[in-house]
This record gives sequence, C-alpha cells and structure tokens, in this order.
Amino acid sequence: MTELTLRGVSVALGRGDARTPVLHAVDATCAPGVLTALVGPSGSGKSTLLAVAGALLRPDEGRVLLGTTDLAALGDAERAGVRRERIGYMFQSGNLLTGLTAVEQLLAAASVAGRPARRLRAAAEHALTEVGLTHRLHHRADRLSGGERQRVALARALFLEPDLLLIDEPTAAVDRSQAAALTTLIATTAQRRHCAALVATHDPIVADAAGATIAMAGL
Ligand SMILES: Nc1ncnc2c1ncn2[C@@H]1O[C@H](COP(=O)(O)OP(=O)(O)OP(=O)(O)O)[C@@H](O)[C@H]1O
Repeated sequence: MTELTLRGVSVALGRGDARTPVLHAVDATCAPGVLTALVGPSGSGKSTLLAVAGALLRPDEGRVLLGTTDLAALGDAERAGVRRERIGYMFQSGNLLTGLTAVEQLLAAASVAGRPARRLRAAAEHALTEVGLTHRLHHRADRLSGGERQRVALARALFLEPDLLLIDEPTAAVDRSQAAALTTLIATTAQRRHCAALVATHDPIVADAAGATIAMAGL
C-alpha cells in the first residue's frame, strides 16, 4: 500500500518575464485506498499539481514521495519508468484510441508498457468486467457511450495495477446519473485495490463522494 505525499512543492510556469508562480509550498497527502478530491477555482493549479504527482512535471522545489521514491529527485528515464509502472492516468474524455475495441484499449496500453499483450487478454476482459462492461468487451471506442468510454479508461488506468491513480475531471462529459455511478465505481475500485486515487474536479458529485479533500486556494 503506497501513499502519495507532497512536501513544500513549488512550481512556476512560463518563461522569462511571463514566468508565473502556480504552486507555492504545497503540502498534501493522498492515502492508499481513498478517493481524494483535488478542488479549487479555475486556475488554482489543480492540473499542475496532477502533472507534478504524475511525474510529468518536475517541481522547482519540494519532494513528491510515492511511497519512499521521491519523484522530484529522479532523472528523466527513471521518471518515465515510474509513469509506466506505477501510475495510472485517466483524463476528461477518456482519451481512447478510436479504432480499437474495449479489450484492445487495455492490451495496447500493456504493450506500450512492455508487457506481453497476447497473454493478458483474459486479464483485460476481467478488468472490463470489474467496471461493468462485460457486454461491451469487443465494441469499438466510437460505438460506446460517454460513460462507457470513461469506464474503459478507468479499467485501462488500473490494468497494470498502479500504486497511484490520477484523474482529471472524469465526469465533465457525462450526464448526472452517469457521473454518480462513475464516481462510486472509481471510489470502490480504488478502495478494493488499495490504490491512492487523486481526482481533480469541479463536480460536487465527485467532491461529495471523496473520502478526503485537497483544496487549492490559488496564489
Ligand atoms: N505553460 C504555462 N505558462 C504559464 N502559465 C501557465 C502555464 N500553464 C498553466 N499556467 C497557469 O497556471 C495556472 C494554473 O493552471 P492549472 O491548469 O493548473 O489550473 P486548474 O486549477 O487546473 O484550472 P482549471 O480548473 O481551469 O482546469 C493558471 O493561472 C494558468 O494560466
């Protein structure tokens, strides 16, 4: 069980005179098995914090601990390895590959991560069953509803059993009843797998369902 801990994380973005402080000495914790909501007004730095937590952006200062590994102290190759092996990402619109079926979305991700996709087909089907898509295993992404696409994206993000799940606005493109069901699914799956789940959101449905909250005030 792995915790995400940010200690004194500061980030400025942009170059030269346009360089702007976005995060200032942020301390935050995201516990394993808990859905943690990352909330705050537009521009307060939620996406930036997700990028730092996801080893996509190195902070100017501070520590980003995934368990005992400080992501801020790693070189580029090691950070790429952490992204591949230990972090699952799920974005607003699912970011699925249009021509592939639900099962193939997971196998493609495994392949990119250097796993033997051929041997993982049964596991991919199981992962999709876990998110309620038994009847959609072989449907192409463009034939799925918005809520179904998000479920595929969730299954894909969790397929390689990451320590940390990072999610950006998962309910932005689905209706209210789908948003509630998807939020419950994310929370229960994170709990069952003891995976830390950090979700940036403006949606009260997600914020209310979360077991913990990180509130960004903006600078
Ligand atoms: N490349 C960049 N250069 C300069 N400033 C940037 C850059 N990227 C983002 N910013 C600024 O950083 C601040 C935080 O942006 P960020 O996207 O993290 O906020 P957010 O809370 O996720 O916003 P939203 O809720 O609208 O998605 C904003 O003021 C934004 O304009």
